[in-house]
Amino acid sequence: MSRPIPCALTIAGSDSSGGAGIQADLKTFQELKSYGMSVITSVTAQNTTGVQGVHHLPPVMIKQQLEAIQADMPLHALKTGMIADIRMMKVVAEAIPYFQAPYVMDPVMVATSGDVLMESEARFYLREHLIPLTNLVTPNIPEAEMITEKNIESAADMEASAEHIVHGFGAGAALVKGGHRMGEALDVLYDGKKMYRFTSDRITTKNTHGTGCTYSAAITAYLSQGVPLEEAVRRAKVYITAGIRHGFSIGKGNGPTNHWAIREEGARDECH
Ligand SMILES: Nc1ncnc2c1ncn2[C@@H]1O[C@H](COP(=O)(O)OP(=O)(O)O)[C@@H](O)[C@H]1O
Ligand SMILES: Cc1ncc(COP(=O)(O)OP(=O)(O)O)c(N)n1
Repeated sequence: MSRPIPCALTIAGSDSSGGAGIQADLKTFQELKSYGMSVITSVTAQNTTGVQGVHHLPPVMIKQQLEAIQADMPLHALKTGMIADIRMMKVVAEAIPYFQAPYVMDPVMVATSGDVLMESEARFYLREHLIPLTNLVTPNIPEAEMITEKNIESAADMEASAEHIVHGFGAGAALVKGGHRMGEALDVLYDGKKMYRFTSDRITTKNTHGTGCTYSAAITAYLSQGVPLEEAVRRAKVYITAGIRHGFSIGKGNGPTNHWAIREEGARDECH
């Protein structure tokens, strides 16, 4: 019997410049050989210098997209990115349990450019109602600080934050990403039992637009293929590191990551 085609879904915002959001997620799914589907929450007018405009889709349209997938499409893993307000979050929270697939949440709050992508009161809804539905949450350091309301200064603080997100807020696992620190690019994963560290050299580049989206999409793609969580993160870290190392100097600001990097450069051994 032939194996089913791995199917992955992203519920996120559209980035017109193609570096983050839905576009980054679908490029990642495609490159990693999972069939990609999308539910668009908001449309952003965005480029490498920042976000110039945002239009939120009506929650009923988000619901319709989710129902269209539920009615017809197989699904083996899903992720969420930008969900800007509570009304949208409610629709997503109702839909997630019906999918019965691993759920990865990238709790997108603020873009690297400083543009706000989630209303501040929605953070509490996300924490109370969406995080308990997750198999994995992937905050960067400012997002982890907002979720736990505790400062992160050190690697030990990152680990404490990951534990807090799991035991305090009910996430299945937490991956706290160290892209916003100095020194080596350290991420910590806590799965409720064990702590893991993933590191790579810090790459000197300004082309980091969409790194968080791409990383969580790569984890989702591997999960859709049945790869266990720790191994999915390990492989995704290799993917994002190569993507940053060979990032594109496109546009006047922070260019996007390169989804062909592993295929073209064979950049397999850059992480430990
Ligand atoms: N300059 C860099 N060099 C190497 N890895 C990086 C760099 N910046 C970010 N990363 C890695 O990219 C991934 C995304 O992290 P981060 O940038 O913190 O997320 P976000 O885009 O959500 O802010 C993490 O694995 C992080 O360690
Ligand atoms: C539509 C949209 N969604 C998410 C982001 C944020 O992307 P992320 O990969 O977390 O980080 P930066 O691109 O801001 O580095 C976005 N910009 N747009």
